[in-house]
Amino acid sequence: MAAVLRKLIQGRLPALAGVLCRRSGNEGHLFLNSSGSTLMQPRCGYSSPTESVIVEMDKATGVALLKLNIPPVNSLSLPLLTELAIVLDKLEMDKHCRGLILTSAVPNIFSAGLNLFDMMDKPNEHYSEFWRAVQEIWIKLYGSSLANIAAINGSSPAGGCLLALCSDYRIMANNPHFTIGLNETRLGIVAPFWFKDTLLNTVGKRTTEISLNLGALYSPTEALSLHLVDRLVPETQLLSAATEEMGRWLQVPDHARQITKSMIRKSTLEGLLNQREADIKNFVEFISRDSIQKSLQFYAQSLQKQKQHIHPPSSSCRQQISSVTFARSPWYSLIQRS
Ligand SMILES: CCCCC/C=C\C/C=C\C/C=C/C(=O)SCCNC(=O)CCNC(=O)[C@H](O)C(C)(C)COP(=O)(O)OP(=O)(O)OC[C@H]1O[C@@H](n2cnc3c(N)ncnc32)[C@H](O)[C@@H]1OP(=O)(O)O
Repeated sequence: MAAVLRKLIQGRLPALAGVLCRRSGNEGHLFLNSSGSTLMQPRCGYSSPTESVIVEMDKATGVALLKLNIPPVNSLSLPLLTELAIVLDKLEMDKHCRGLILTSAVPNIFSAGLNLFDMMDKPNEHYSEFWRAVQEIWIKLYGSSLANIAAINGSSPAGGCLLALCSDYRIMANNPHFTIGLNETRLGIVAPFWFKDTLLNTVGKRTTEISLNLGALYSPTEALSLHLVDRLVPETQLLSAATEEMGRWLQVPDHARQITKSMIRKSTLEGLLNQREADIKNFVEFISRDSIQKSLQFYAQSLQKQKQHIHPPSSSCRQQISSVTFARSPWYSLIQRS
């Protein structure tokens, strides 16, 4: 079974694997730049603001801390997804790496989900390439043989929530301004079946039904009560809590944990692996519809308008507006009763 998981992971993006550069003079740190070309050029002792995926490897424990670093909101664009795929391949192939903690280097935001602009006003070839990259990340993360903990240090809508759902364990910073959930229907789009399956496997059918249909975004406390996340801690303790939790996962022999994980996730992974091309075709057909494009444009504009109503828009104020607009959900009480 572990071999099945490994096979799922390896052999994808083979041309890109192995091009990571290790920062000399700062052992155990991998830095990637959002422009593909710089990937090939090892650089020494740098830390430029454009690095979009930062990996800090603790060689003593074999735990990699991976930080998404694309301000302002860590939206999952095609370049970011491509880089992330390379990093994940590299970590999977590193025999010293046993665990992965996924977090964000951007204050208050884990990830805003898929980059809206990769799904708007583009040729079908772009949609197709973009969707393949989204699939790739899900396959790598959900099928990872590493112990994987999400340290959710900010809002995490839609694709951001999906990233967190791929982990084995989710710890969220207990800040009432943060929200998490699959809110796709609020944008006028539909969470694909494998987003749905990932949520379903985590929170069960009834919560999935209500959450997806209504596009609900939850506060950390709500998310905990629905088992969308496993634990809440004060923001300042998030990384130490994730590291401590990782210790618990790494006490289990890798092969036993990997085979168990594979048993539980294999059929869900195969659901997509067996029909990737059809899923891409569906996505392209759906996203390129005029009505869907209009919905996305309207939504993207509404994000802008929220800001225009507030002068000046301090970041804490903007955070509150987003939370109030998307998170305070009357349907939460429905779930509580169910
Ligand atoms: C039947 C067959 C079905 C087949 C399947 C078909 C379709 C499914 C397709 C896709 C699934 C989609 C998954 C997704 O992930 S869609 C993305 C959903 N994301 C969101 O809804 C989040 C939107 N953003 C926010 O709510 C807020 O930005 C925030 C994350 C809470 C942060 O709030 P804050 O106040 O701190 O920041 P701003 O809102 O001011 O944003 C700053 C800046 O970033 C831009 N931005 C925000 N989110 C995105 C994004 N997802 N993509 C691109 N850009 C984003 C925002 O517009 C601002 O830009 P500006 O230029 O004004 O600075």
